[in-house]
Amino acid sequence: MLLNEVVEKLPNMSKCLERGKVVIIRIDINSPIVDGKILDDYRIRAHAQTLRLASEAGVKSVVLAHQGRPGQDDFTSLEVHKPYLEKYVERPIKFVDDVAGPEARRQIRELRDGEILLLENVRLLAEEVIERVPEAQAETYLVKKLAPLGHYFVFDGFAVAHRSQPSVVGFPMVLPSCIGPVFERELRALGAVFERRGEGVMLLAGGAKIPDTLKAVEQLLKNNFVEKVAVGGLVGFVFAVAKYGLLNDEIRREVERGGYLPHVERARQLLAKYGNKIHVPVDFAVERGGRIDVDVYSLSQAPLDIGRSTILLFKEVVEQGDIVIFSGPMGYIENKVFATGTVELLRAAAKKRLILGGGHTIMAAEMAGVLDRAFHVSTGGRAFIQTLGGEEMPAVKALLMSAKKFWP
Ligand SMILES: Nc1ncnc2c1ncn2[C@@H]1O[C@H](COP(=O)(O)OP(=O)(O)OP(=O)(O)O)[C@@H](O)[C@H]1O
Ligand SMILES: O=C(O)[C@H](O)COP(=O)(O)O
Repeated sequence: MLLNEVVEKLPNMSKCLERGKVVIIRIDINSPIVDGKILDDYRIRAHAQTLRLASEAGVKSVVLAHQGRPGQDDFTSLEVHKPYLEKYVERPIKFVDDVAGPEARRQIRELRDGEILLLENVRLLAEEVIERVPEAQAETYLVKKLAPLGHYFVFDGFAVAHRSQPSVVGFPMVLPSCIGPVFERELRALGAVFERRGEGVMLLAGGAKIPDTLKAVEQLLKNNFVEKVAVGGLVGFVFAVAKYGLLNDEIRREVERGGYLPHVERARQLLAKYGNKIHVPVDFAVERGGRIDVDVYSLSQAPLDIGRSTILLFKEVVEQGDIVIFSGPMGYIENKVFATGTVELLRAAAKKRLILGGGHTIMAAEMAGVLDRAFHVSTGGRAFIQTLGGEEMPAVKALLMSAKKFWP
């Protein structure tokens, strides 16, 4: 089913906003956090509107979200996110240091119309990070404890839509469910791209999510959803190794260290099939006491950005399109010196209809001063690239099942 058709089949949030009812809302405010501080609040800003709409409609909102993964440095309490939500929703948010235990349930029961209660990081529950089919997730502690207190479920967390986790797919099995505005916007924007059947659609694919990106490139080209692809970042490195056979000792070591060998093979297959549509870097920037550009055949260390000639070539690709999808940076943007390729191409792409996604890509667009000019800024990272790759999101599947069951 095409994405646009999917959106039409899913109940819109207004259907779940009934004054006085308890609505469980899953959002994704997972943000880059260092030393307990949120570095970028883009996702929080995006979801603020959802919560404001719910509050204005007089529903009792119970908000489920996660931050980080257990064991990682950014696995923190959502108390850190509360002031940001309050700032953007422009109303007080209650927070409870509990997910589905007696205290959380007591506070849900005491909610008044229009109030918003943020529950603690849902990934504190070990079961939340286990992916299983929706029917099994409906039997989890989280869903068993919270669903009986709720009347509706709203799924708005596009960025986590690719996870078959209890807070994503469990509730739609037992509660009438709707899609939230963030999720709906994402599906419509990507659906509109697919509708173009490739005409004038260019993909700039970089970053570090190599297997996901290879899959997306393959799907998009196979289905004629894009006209041309230009690859940078670590993805571009893998394609360059595949195209030019760059396997001197240093590059071989880099490829082995990164575990890129199977990806190089896959890239080679893609080039054999769609070589005329895939643009591969012809030079790279490397660190040698500063930034210097080297021709691909002289490459003998890990590249950190695409080089000047490649930037010019990729700008020509951008010029030929009227929609540009930008997924993943062209280089190591954490160091400004190696952000040039990404920044220059983002600026060129912003003159077109620019669709971008991924935390680092958004950060780069902010750096380039073009975030406000983008046609669509996706809140998804992996979810964005997987949707481009044509994968069916578990959240979509569960919501379709729910719609059939509760609103046939
Ligand atoms: N040539 C390169 N060498 C080293 N790192 C690179 C290179 N090109 C890109 N990267 C790194 O890739 C990462 C971003 O890739 P990723 O695919 O995660 O992007 P994203 O989807 O925009 O971000 P996120 O995963 O945060 O949503 C950054 O840390 C960037 O420094
Ligand atoms: O940041 C993301 O991509 C989403 O919040 C999903 O996070 P996850 O990859 O840890 O499931």
